[in-house]
Amino acid sequence: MTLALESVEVRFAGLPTPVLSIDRLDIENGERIAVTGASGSGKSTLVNLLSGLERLRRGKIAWDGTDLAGLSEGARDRWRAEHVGLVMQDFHLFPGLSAIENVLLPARLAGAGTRERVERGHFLLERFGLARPNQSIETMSRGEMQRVAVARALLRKPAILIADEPTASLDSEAGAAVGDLLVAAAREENSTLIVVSHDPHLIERLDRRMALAAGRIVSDSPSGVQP
Ligand SMILES: Nc1ncnc2c1ncn2[C@@H]1O[C@H](COP(=O)(O)OP(=O)(O)OP(=O)(O)O)[C@@H](O)[C@H]1O
Repeated sequence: MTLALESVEVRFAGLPTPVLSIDRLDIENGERIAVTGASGSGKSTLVNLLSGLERLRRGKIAWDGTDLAGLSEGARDRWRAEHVGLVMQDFHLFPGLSAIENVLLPARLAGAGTRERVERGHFLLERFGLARPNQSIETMSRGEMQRVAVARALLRKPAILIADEPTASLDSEAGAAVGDLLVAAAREENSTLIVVSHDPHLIERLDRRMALAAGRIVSDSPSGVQP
């Protein structure tokens, strides 16, 4: 999906300057972009707006022409379930459920737990080197947990994949495996991939790098990707 963002500003009461202030940001379909910046520079604020998790109060964030600012919270939730795969630093998995149950849960809650989805869930786990789909999530290593989270994000073949520090709580080997999976999956499915990261291994694997400082875009390397 293609993003056209215009005149976005986020302010919080008591803060003299906006925590995010972006005049324009365009991301082409299939681009793979890293968002970097110091702590507090606005990275999570930006990706929470791009995924529709947070409501946009000022500006426009249009994904293939759908402006998230014009959607109610319920409509944003439905839009996100259909179009966005999310991977967070701390996994957001459900203890007490198995790997495959975790992968399928959001789709089931959205009423989309078809047989095809179940097959795809098993396929993704196997492809990510997780041979025991019925293993309880809490017995898995952190690297395995994040691979389950990536499988869950990919289940519905999202056009947009958003990952917020996906490797930050993993050791370098597990982090490299997760980063490789994310990039390979985005390439294969032609998903637009947006990754917030400090991880040099992961950042260097992405085609475009954008840096934020104090809520503003301070550098944005041209993309080499041919969508
Ligand atoms: N609800 C809120 N109320 C007040 N200030 C907020 C709120 N949410 C975020 N902020 C502030 O907005 C700024 C940007 O936060 P954000 O989480 O986007 O930064 P970040 O770049 O993702 O940081 P980190 O790398 O530490 O996660 C920070 O200064 C933060 O304190």
